[in-house]
Amino acid sequence: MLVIENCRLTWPDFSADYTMNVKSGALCAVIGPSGGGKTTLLHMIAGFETPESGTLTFGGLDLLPLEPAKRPATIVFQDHNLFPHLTAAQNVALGIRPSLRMSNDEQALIEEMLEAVGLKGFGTRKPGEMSGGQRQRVALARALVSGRPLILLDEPFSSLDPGLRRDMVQLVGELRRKRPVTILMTIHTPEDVADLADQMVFVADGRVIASGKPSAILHGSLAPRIAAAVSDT
Ligand SMILES: Nc1ncnc2c1ncn2[C@@H]1O[C@H](COP(=O)(O)OP(=O)(O)OP(=O)(O)O)[C@@H](O)[C@H]1O
Repeated sequence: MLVIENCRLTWPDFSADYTMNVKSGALCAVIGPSGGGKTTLLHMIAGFETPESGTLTFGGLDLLPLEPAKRPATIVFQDHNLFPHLTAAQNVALGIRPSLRMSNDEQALIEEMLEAVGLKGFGTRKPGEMSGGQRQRVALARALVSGRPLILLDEPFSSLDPGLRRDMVQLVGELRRKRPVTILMTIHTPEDVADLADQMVFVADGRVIASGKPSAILHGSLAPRIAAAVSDT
């Protein structure tokens, strides 16, 4: 279980105070208005922002004293952060072996992961030779290969066209059935994840306003606010 209790962050123009839980193995969609604090929440879990108070644990492990590299979490950014001079396979390999000196087993794992995201045979391509959707798949494969049990996806598919975006969301759903991972994913199109996510949280003004089953969140009393937030983004 990921447990976040009263984690406070304060800047001159924005303050946040997050409290929420996510069950281990769940896919949790994070929605809310632009500037409401979704990315900040993921950055705090990953360790790029440090709350001034509160508690943050995953599987009982206190994450707050740990630097990002030591946390059981990996984050995929919207711009997916691939190295342009490395091949797809090498970019994935960075998820396990930053030196890129890999054992045969590790190389086989990378091939397996590229295949799992639908990129069999693309391992030798560089990011510049791939489409936006393919680059997103490489970033996803790198996150999965890391073996870290908590995966944070920060609007990973928002630059993709609607069809491809839904395909990628489905892919996330399939991949998590193969690996026991907990996923938090910020998304501007909640309808894409309504059938797939186990949990949805609505974040606005730096607070988790509501958390529950996607159908309850999307069709409950917050529906007008969510519709306004989504049309605003
Ligand atoms: N390091 C920081 N210093 C000062 N303010 C910050 C910092 N990080 C985030 N903020 C502020 O926190 C607020 C929330 O930003 P955040 O990126 O979390 O929103 P968001 O919900 O992800 O928005 P969007 O959907 O547009 O990406 C913004 O007003 C932003 O300026």
